[in-house]
Amino acid sequence: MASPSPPVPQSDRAALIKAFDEARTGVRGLVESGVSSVPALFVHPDPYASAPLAPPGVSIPVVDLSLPAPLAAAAAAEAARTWGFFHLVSHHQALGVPEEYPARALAAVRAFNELPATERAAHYGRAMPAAASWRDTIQIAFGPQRPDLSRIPAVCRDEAVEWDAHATAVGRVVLELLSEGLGLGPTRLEEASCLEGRAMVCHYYPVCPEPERTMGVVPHTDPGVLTVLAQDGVGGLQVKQTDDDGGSHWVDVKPVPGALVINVGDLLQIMSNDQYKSVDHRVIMNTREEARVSIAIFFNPGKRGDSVYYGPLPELVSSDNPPKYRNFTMSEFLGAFFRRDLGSKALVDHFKL
Ligand SMILES: O=C(O)CCC(=O)C(=O)O
Ligand SMILES: [Fe+2]
Repeated sequence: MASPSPPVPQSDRAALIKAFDEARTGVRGLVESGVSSVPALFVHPDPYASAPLAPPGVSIPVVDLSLPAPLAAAAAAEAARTWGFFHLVSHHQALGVPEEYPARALAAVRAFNELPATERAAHYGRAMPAAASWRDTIQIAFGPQRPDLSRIPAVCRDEAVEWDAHATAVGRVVLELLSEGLGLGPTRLEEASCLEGRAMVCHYYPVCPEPERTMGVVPHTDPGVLTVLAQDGVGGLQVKQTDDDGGSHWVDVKPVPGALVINVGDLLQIMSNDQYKSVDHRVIMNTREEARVSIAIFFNPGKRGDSVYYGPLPELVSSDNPPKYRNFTMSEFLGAFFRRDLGSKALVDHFKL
């Protein structure tokens, strides 16, 4: 058993971060260099303390796109109301997404992360929060501006672009179902530009020598409207489920072959006036001898002008059902997101009336 790393004083932290950044080889570089314990920068004080695990057999709902549209809409809306997460199946048949996607994109992201360190180095930037997480992430903005494709590593560029197109088709249909589930016309959320602002994040979670001392992604909600997540077969994503009596559990989102994971983000919670829920989720380190790969696409409104306001959709509020949030511009929303400290109040609370 490796000896635990001691806590890091603030002054040394800056030096450690600098050394990590300058190495330009990411967390995978640490693993390649043969670390046998989690370096202090990556240690989370008590990563698994917050809530117990759900009993085995509990899992997020499944929405099947081969169902007649009204039934699929009802299932998606029910899942968005109760869990905020669901598995989506039958998108290959229903939408013509090629069978080899997203597996090809996941494999290409893995291939990039497993290139020799010298070939990866050009792509490491820095993003070091309070306690660093055990992953390397490529982030690509696909909208509202045209993407700068040269920033995507060549070994996964075509696959990332192709997956963005297929995932956007998936996002469109899911937004249609969720609009209908609110009693609105199917294109209501798309018309609010909710498919136009897209960010793709490609995560690679290296095998970890001490999985219980760090996290892949700390508990958080996704800020945008909707997330479409593809994961490989390794697992590690968990969703927080809260019962009616307020007790909560972490539920494993076990990989389901051929399924995508869909989740509601903070903006959709707000636009739906709390009918749909944006729920906490996290990625724990697995003990398997295999690195994990996932690709999340976050759908956000593309219209960002200072005269464009977001908030509860007017059709959903009335004197009996008053708005629970005030209206705001995207620049206000993004400002609140980027200023928020880790562990501070939920993003939606900044806009609550
Ligand atoms: O890797 C995953 O399964 C989830 C990642 C995630 O939650 C995120 O990027 O927001
Ligand atoms: Fe997330």
